[in-house]
Amino acid sequence: MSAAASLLAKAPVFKPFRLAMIQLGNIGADKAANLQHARAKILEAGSKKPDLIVLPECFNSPYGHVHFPVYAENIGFVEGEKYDIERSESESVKMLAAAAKETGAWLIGGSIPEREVSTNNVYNTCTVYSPDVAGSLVTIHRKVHLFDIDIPGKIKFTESETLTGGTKTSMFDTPFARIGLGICYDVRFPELAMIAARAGCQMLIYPGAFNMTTGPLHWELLQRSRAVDNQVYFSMVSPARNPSSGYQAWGHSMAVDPMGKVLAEAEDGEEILYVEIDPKTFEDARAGIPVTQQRRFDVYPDVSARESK
Ligand SMILES: NC(=O)CC(=O)C(=O)O
Repeated sequence: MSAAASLLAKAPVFKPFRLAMIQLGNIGADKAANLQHARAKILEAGSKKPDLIVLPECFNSPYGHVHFPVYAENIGFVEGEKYDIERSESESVKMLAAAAKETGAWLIGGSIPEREVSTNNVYNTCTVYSPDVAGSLVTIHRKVHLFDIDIPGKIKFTESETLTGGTKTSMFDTPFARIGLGICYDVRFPELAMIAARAGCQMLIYPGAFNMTTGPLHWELLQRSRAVDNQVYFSMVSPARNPSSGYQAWGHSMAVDPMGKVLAEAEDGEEILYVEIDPKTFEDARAGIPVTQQRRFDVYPDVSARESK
């Protein structure tokens, strides 16, 4: 059996679960205040007993290339090695791990600027925590596609001035689903979602922070597209809009089902959304429109066939 086939065979049975999406507000220059506020909102979300809680992109720092190196923390996560929260140098990781344990929920910790000590590279990194074993850090995703755009008169943004792109697709298993990860601009690259879906992910979750130019046009369109073309649940969680910030996030955190139906959508302020994720919709979509069995890899290549790094 190939590595890809054995990964697929080990995908957890998809069970119903409750998702909480925190569209976090008041993200400012004071990192300690950002962490304190995020912790309070995680505990608030936890009171409704979700199975999985999600924070937005760049939740502990203002969003901008000048800020990333200043706020970057050493996470020190190595895939496959046991992670010791006690010895972690990252105050954000410590807070998130403790909050996951306190709520009893899995936690996708949005993203934070991360500095890899061995290379001095800075990444935009998502960290994921299990609620047991002292809220352990189970995986990370480093934003693969850096947000470098220039729409004259509207928005110019160059993450690559200070960030390095990640080099891996990322997913993790819970007792209720296999979840694929991306961050914001990653959603514009269908290959990443395709690889995760074909590896057995039933839901893809991308913390994100679209802006006032691309948000109205593309935020919903891209999520519904990734959901429909892969027949998976899809969600992106944004910071709330903050008029005093240099970067205006679009907000509108959202969850979409495998038929492309929007299950929940925030406005632009701070809000927590709860959604029940139902495997039946996933199974019905795949049975009724069986594209997962109709692919023509004799006509075009399967991007997921490459062994994952
Ligand atoms: N902020 C991002 O990474 C992406 C974004 O705003 C867009 O693609 O538009």
